[in-house]
Amino acid sequence: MAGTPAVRMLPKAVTFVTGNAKKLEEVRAILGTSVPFQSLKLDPPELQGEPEDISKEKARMAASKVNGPVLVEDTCLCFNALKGLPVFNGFANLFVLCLEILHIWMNRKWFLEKIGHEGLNNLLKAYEDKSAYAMCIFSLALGPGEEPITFVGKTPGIIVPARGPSDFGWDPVFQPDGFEQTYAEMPKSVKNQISHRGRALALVKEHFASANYTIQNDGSA
Ligand SMILES: O=c1nc[nH]c2c1ncn2[C@H]1C[C@H](O)[C@@H](COP(=O)(O)OP(=O)(O)OP(=O)(O)O)O1
Ligand SMILES: [Mg+2]
Repeated sequence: MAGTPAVRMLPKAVTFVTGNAKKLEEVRAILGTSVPFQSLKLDPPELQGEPEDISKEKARMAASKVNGPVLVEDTCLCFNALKGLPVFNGFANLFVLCLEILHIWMNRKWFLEKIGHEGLNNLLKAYEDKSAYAMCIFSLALGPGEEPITFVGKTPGIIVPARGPSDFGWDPVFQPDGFEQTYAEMPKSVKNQISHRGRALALVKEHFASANYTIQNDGSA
């Protein structure tokens, strides 16, 4: 069995790239000093596709922009009722296709801006199943042209009428299982412990703890 993994030299510290200040705040609070990183505010284009592919593509683009190691993430809120749709007639496939497209659009940020918290609740009006899950996919690319590594965190919950401050996305309408409060109502420290982002970052931390990365210079250049 191999002992310690070979040292992997990184030209500079990892850059966490996002256009979302709230994400950065949480990532800072969760990672603390466990993973040294710097941040860069870049608004990546709202890509379409499967969440994992979006996350990886964001990482590839960010790595070539930064010309160094990057960490990015893509977050989505997924409604179980809309996925578990019964196929019942000739239009079903078209209907399912429309729902797929809806899903893809739902997770782009302008969708939430347009539809609002009430709209998210209305989407589920016809369904008894209000269950959902929040998912975060971090991608780490060690440099341009390197295949990104992904880390997935999921938190199950239900969609409820908005409660709590509305300063971060859909936090007011998502109530995680086992809690009486929505993400927006609970203290940040509680959200970060159980959130999709917290769970994904726990895996990122594990990766950094076991990978033998050494930073060549401090990345201040
Ligand atoms: O913990 C969260 N709690 C509530 N809402 C959240 C959370 N995390 C992301 N969100 C929102 C922001 C955006 O409306 C959509 C994801 O889009 P997403 O592309 O991942 O985020 P973004 O465009 O704001 O930032 P980025 O520059 O990293 O792509 O969900
Ligand atoms: Mg985005």
